[in-house]
Amino acid sequence: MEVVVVIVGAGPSGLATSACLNQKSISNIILEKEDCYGSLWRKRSYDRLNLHLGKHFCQLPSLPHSSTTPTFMPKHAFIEYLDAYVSHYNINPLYYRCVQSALYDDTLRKWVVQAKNGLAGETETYISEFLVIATGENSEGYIPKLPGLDRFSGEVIHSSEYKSGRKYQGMNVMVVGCGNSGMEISYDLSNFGAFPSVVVRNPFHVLTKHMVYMGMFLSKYLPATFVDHLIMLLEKLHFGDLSKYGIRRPTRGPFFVKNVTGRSPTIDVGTISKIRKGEIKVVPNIVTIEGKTVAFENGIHGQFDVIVFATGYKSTARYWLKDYQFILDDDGMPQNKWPNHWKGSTAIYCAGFSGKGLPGIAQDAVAIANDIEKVLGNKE
Ligand SMILES: Cc1cc2nc3c(=O)[nH]c(=O)nc-3n(C[C@H](O)[C@H](O)[C@H](O)COP(=O)(O)OP(=O)(O)OC[C@H]3O[C@@H](n4cnc5c(N)ncnc54)[C@H](O)[C@@H]3O)c2cc1C
Ligand SMILES: NC(=O)C1=CN([C@@H]2O[C@H](COP(=O)(O)OP(=O)(O)OC[C@H]3O[C@@H](n4cnc5c(N)ncnc54)[C@H](OP(=O)(O)O)[C@@H]3O)[C@@H](O)[C@H]2O)C=CC1
Ligand SMILES: O=C(O)C(=O)Cc1c[nH]c2ccccc12
Repeated sequence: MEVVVVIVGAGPSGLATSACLNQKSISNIILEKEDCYGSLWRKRSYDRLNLHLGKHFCQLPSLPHSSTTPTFMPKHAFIEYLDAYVSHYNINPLYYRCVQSALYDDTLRKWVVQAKNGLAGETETYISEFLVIATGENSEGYIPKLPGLDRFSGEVIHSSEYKSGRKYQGMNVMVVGCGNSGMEISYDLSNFGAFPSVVVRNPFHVLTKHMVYMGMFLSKYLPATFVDHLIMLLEKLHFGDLSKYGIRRPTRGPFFVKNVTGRSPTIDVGTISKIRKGEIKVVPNIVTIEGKTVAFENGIHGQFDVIVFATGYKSTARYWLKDYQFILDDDGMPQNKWPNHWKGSTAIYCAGFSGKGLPGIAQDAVAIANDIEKVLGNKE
C-alpha cells in the first residue's frame, strides 16, 4: 500500500497529526498495534486517573473542550474527547498493525514500513514519502535492575499494569518511584487498606494542580524564573518543610526542572497528608532484596508482598526504526533539543517526544503537518 504519510501509533500524537494532515487533504494512514486508539488511556493507566493539567492545556489542534467539561478532567472525559476528535476529523487507524521495521530506501526515496497484521498473521508492507513516529515517550514500562530483584518472592508489577488497590487490601506494598504515578498509586493503595511504602531517592517538587495551572498560565506572560520563584514560594507555604518525612525540594524551580530534565513536578492528590499521618511510609533507596525482605540505605529492613515499579517509561521506537539515526538517539528519543526535536533529516518526524505532555503534542502535530505541506508544495 502506498500513501503520502505513514504515522506509527494512534495515541493523541498520531491522532492529532492525522487530523492536521486531513485538514490539508494530505493522504495518511495510522498503523496501531492495539485494537483501539488512545490505548495508554484505555488500557495502561490506573482507574482513578484524572488529568493534572487544566483542560485548556490538554486539547488537540482545532477542537477545544466543551464549556461543560470540568477544568481537571477524569480520564473517561479525555477518552470521550478522543472519540469526538476521531469522528470529527474522520480518522480511521488500521488496528492490529504492529510496526516491526522502517527503512529509508535511497533509490525509491521513500520509507518502507513493515507491520505484522495481528489478525491475518501476515507481514504487510507500506510505502510512503514521509514517516511520523508517534509511538510515545511512555511506550514501555522501565524496571531498574535492582540487586536481588530476581529473588523477590512476591508479586512484581509496573505502574502501567496497576488498576486499583482493591486486590492488595491488608498487604505490604513497596512502591518504587515518587513521580506522579508512584505517589498517586501509594495514595490509592492506602485508600484500599493496603500498607504502602514509597521509595524516594532524590529531591523533587510537590505542587497542587492549581499551582501548576497558575504557573502554566503565567508562563505565557512572565519570565520563567519569576514564575518558578512564585510557585516555589506557594509550594513552601502550602506544604511546609517535608524533610523530616524524607522529602526534599530541588534548589531549582519546578518549571526549570521540567524543561531541563523532563521530570514533572509531582501533583499532590492527598498523598502528603497520608505521609504526615503515617498511613504511607517514605523509605530511602533499596540496597538488596532477598525473598520478601528488602534492605534500605538507612540500614532498615522491610517485608513486602508486592513491589510496584513506578519508575517511569522508555521509548520503543528504536526497536523498529532501523534508520533511527536520522532523528533519534540511542534511547529512542529525539537527537535535537526542543523546539527543534520534531524534525529529522530524511522525511521523518516525531510527534509527542518533547517531554511537554499534551500541550507539546498539539504543537508537534501542527508543526509536522505544516512542514509536510511545505515540502509537498515545493515539489509542485
Ligand atoms: C499515566 C499517565 C498519565 C498521563 N497524564 C497526562 C496528563 O494528564 N496531561 C498530559 O499532558 N500528559 C499526560 N501524560 C503524558 C503523555 O504525554 C500523554 O499521556 C499522551 O498519551 C502521550 O501520547 P502519545 O500519542 O505520544 O503516546 P501514547 O498515548 O503512548 O500512544 C502511542 C501509541 O503507539 C502505539 N504503538 C507503540 N508501538 C507501536 C508499534 N511498533 N506499532 C504500532 N503501534 C505502536 C501504542 O499502542 C499506542 O497506542 C500521561 C502519561 C501517563 C503514562
Ligand atoms: N494524572 C496525570 O496527569 C499523570 C501524569 N503522569 C505523567 O506520566 C509521566 C510518567 O510518570 P511516572 O510514571 O510517575 O514516571 P516518572 O519518570 O515521572 O518518575 C519516575 C520515578 O521513579 C524514580 N526512579 C527511577 N528509577 C529508580 C530507581 N532505580 N530507584 C528508585 N527510584 C527510581 C524516579 O526517581 P528520580 O527522580 O530519583 O530519578 C522518579 O521518582 C510523567 O510525565 C507524569 O507527569 C503520570 C501519572 C499521572
Ligand atoms: O503530565 C506530565 O508530566 C506532562 O508532561 C504535562 C506537563 C506539561 N508541562 C508541565 C508542567 C508542569 C507539570 C506537568 C506538565
